[in-house]
Amino acid sequence: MSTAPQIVVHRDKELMAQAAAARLITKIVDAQAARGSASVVLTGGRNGNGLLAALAASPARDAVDWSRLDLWWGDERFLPDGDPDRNVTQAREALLDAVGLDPARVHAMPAADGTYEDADEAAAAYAAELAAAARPEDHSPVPSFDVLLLGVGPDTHVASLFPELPGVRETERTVIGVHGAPKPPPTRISLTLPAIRSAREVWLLAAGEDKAGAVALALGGAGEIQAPAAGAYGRTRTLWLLDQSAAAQLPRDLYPPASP
Ligand SMILES: O=C1O[C@H](COP(=O)(O)O)[C@@H](O)[C@H](O)[C@H]1O
Repeated sequence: MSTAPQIVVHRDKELMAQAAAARLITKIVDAQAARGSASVVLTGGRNGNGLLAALAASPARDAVDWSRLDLWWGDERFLPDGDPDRNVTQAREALLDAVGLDPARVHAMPAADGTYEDADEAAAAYAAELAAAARPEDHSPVPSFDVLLLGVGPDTHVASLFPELPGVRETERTVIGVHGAPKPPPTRISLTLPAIRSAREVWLLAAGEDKAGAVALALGGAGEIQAPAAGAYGRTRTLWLLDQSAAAQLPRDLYPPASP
């Protein structure tokens, strides 16, 4: 069942990143207190990396026990390990290299290094890794992630699920190879909408004028095939974190005033 989106609008993208980082720290600390560990799915893109950089700069990051955090990815560009365009490379630079993570808990998506024949085989391997981490109480072939982060693309794509492409129609598999993505690079790996919906909380991030049309479409009642972001929701919460530019085309009564 979908959870109704909650919308929070911040003054600008810097404040949005800082506020999202503060929220994420609190969420991880609370999950670790309640369950011993926490799990977060990272996103690539400008807003996802902005959040990680804000987290790295926050003194409150020391409240997190980084060794008891599982990190997964919502999508990845199928490129060689260390390629600067890989989401994991960018996440390492923004935050991960600066905190004491347990390497066994950093579940990067496979690279194009010859281990797997192609993105489809690599996606199947990641699906198996997720399934091995899921517990019976998750009632799903993927773990119940505490928070799953998604950047919203200017065309409403989330992870590497693009409007009208086959990936957004996937209902069985949890991870897929993506071919012919309209945004380079064309070959990618992505969680599917059913896998995304296994998360307890899904947080969608969008900042900047170029996201305003996508935000208005996805929150304005479009279907998920036309606007994949509309199909991304969590089991207990779906949170849209925006800046004023990205919220510019939303009806004004949909959200409370931005902080000054
Ligand atoms: O290619 C991708 O794009 C989206 C959105 O990125 P943005 O720079 O427009 O915010 C991102 O969320 C995804 O992880 C990434 O692979």
